Amino acid sequence: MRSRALQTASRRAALPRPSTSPPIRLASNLSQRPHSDNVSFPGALKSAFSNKLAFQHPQEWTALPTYRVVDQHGAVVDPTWTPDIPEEKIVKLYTDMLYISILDIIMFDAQRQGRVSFYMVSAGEEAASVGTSSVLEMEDTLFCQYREQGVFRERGFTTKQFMSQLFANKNDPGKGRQMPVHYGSTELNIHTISSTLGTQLPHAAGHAYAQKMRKLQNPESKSAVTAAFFGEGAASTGDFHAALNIAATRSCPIIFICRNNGFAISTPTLDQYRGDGIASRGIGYGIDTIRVDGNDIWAAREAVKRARELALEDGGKPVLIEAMTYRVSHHSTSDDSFAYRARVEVEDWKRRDNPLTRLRKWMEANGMWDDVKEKDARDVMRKEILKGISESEKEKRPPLKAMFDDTYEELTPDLKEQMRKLREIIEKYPDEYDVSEYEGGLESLKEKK
Ligand SMILES: Cc1ncc(C[n+]2csc(CCOP(=O)(O)OP(=O)(O)O)c2C)c(N)n1
Ligand SMILES: [K+]
Repeated sequence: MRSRALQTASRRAALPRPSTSPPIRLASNLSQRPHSDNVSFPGALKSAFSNKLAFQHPQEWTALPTYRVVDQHGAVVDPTWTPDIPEEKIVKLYTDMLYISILDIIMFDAQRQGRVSFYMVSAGEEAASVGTSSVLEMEDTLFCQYREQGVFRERGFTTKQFMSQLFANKNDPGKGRQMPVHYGSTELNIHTISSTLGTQLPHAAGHAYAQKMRKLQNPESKSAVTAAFFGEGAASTGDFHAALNIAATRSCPIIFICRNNGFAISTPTLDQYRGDGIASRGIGYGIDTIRVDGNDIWAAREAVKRARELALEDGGKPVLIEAMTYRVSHHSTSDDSFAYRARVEVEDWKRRDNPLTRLRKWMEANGMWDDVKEKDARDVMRKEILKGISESEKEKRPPLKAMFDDTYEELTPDLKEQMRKLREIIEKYPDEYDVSEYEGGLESLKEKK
């Protein structure tokens, strides 16, 4: 073994030797040097010195452009673009968008009828979810917020799966422990939705970091990215900033997809942030960024396709997409948005620009769709959804015991005690609790010896 002194000496020898002392320059000589010399402060290596006292005023900067392929009338505005998929796949995208818009209308009414406790529609934002999802691979892991039913549908979530979660029956993989619309799917590689805004973003960044490390360990494995969806309101959480920064500094293969729909419940964007939207945040963190027209499914697809390539370049890097759209719906079934915005504004958006109408107009112009096809598709989906509701409502609820499961491998003494108390209460007030609704009735709460 070499001595420590020897090691230090050889390391020193490997360092570049300082050149001979530079000639002393006169002050006059220095002032003639161009002031564009880069600074050498470690925190800003690309900055040039300037002798001008000039603050940057972001409001004077030109806003980032919004990329689109097809305008609100369904006319192609990018002459270099041609569709990259055959007709049947285009029809599938359109019918996925149509499906969630019908699902939303029916489920909103079902909540009003007292059949489900809560619902959130995604009206006006169908292209931002279906379009982005359609160019991601099944190996890519997705983290959603709660308005991306289009992502679930596009990846193959079935009517039965939607309904089992919404009605919290025994087929719900979450075993009825979440609010309605908080879907998740192991087969579809989509993490379960969390109500707490922004928490999916650091999870997603961490997941992308793990993907990167796994790829380093096993270079032959298939490359995959993480995609994280969120609203511009969620972008005000600390978690958003933590996620962008860690993804940027660790160079993680992740696509951040923001649906900027103008409102976070009752908070309009003007009160949500200053500066140029969420896209400018991406740039601030040194992340490749684009703003797209979220009502244009083709723009959403092109942007995510390219983003996926970028995210996998050089071993991984983050990308941010801000999809501009408008929340046509109320925030949820617990909200009346006409308390904070004019009805006429919403009606105007519906008439002026809608992602479904946009794609439909384009398809009609290309001979792929007509009124008859529209009516038939609507009828079939409506029937399928109504059938799904009535079947799911009849199913039993998950076992009562499920509420204690899956946190600890074995129930802790305090959980056992809670379970015993629950059983006691139900036995004491049998008229108040109909346990026959639950798989296994009261039996599931009895401790196995
Ligand atoms: C940490 C946290 N703060 C506040 C809320 C309450 N909340 C639920 S949804 C929402 C608005 C979120 O808006 P945005 O992220 O833009 O998504 P959108 O609803 O417009 O799709 C708020 C404030 C929450 N769920 N979690
Ligand atoms: K929003």
